[in-house]
Amino acid sequence: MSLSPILYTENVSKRFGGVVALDGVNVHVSPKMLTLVIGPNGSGKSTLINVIGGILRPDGGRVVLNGRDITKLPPHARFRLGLARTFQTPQLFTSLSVLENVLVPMHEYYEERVLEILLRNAWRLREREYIDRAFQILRLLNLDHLWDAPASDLSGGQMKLLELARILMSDPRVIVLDEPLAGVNPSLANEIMGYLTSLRSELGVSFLIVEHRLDIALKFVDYVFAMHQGRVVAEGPPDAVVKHPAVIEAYLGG
Ligand SMILES: Nc1ncnc2c1ncn2[C@@H]1O[C@H](COP(=O)(O)OP(=O)(O)OP(=O)(O)O)[C@@H](O)[C@H]1O
Repeated sequence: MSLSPILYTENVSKRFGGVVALDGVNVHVSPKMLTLVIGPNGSGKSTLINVIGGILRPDGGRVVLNGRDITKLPPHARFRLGLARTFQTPQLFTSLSVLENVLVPMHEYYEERVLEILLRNAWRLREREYIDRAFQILRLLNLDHLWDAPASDLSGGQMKLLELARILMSDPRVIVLDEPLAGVNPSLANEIMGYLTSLRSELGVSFLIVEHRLDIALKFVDYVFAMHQGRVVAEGPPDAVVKHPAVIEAYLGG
């Protein structure tokens, strides 16, 4: 395990009735790394990211972000501490433009700060900063040329990128991605993985990715955890993990 992971789970367990979905799971995400969780259907990947995101409370174990135990915090509190996530179906405002979608969370931010709105100059400065940042992020995701298009015009893959752009506006430290390549054509899937690598170097963000498209995802990630029947059965660099006998057995057995 790297010296100081930005996010880790310690001995996390979760049952659903008689089903043991997670059984003493330890995973970690190092700063500025792309970390992938793989495993056959039903191995516990979704349960794990729901525990990490705060949608599910584990029966045992801890989730630690930046040295702080966040196990009992609700999702929005984790978000404020720098842990964000995407969903398989992007959560967008399809009638708004690409740029407006990216700026939505900033408007919510303004509304909380009534005094700033009253101080018009400060507000305008902020707005300028947000728009600059929005374009920086849209450029990194190759969506800047579409800034004025309605979000409904985007392809499925671009919508996933737009959701990611919106999340990036809040400057998270770790983003959990739930199957970012599902339903995306191979060329855009490769592009998406490429964007993630530039985001981690340009913005210093780390990613924890759950993905079934191993042919594509494994080419880009730094570290892999392989799960089977609620446990981590192998971890390490992609090349080593795919050759691990427990991983081959997990997939072939399935
Ligand atoms: N809400 C739930 N109620 C009952 N059982 C559940 C629930 N959620 C998950 N499980 C069970 O927990 C186990 C782990 O499921 P989980 O969805 O985490 O696996 P997964 O690796 O994400 O699978 P997939 O790749 O198919 O999404 C499975 O046996 C599943 O049936």
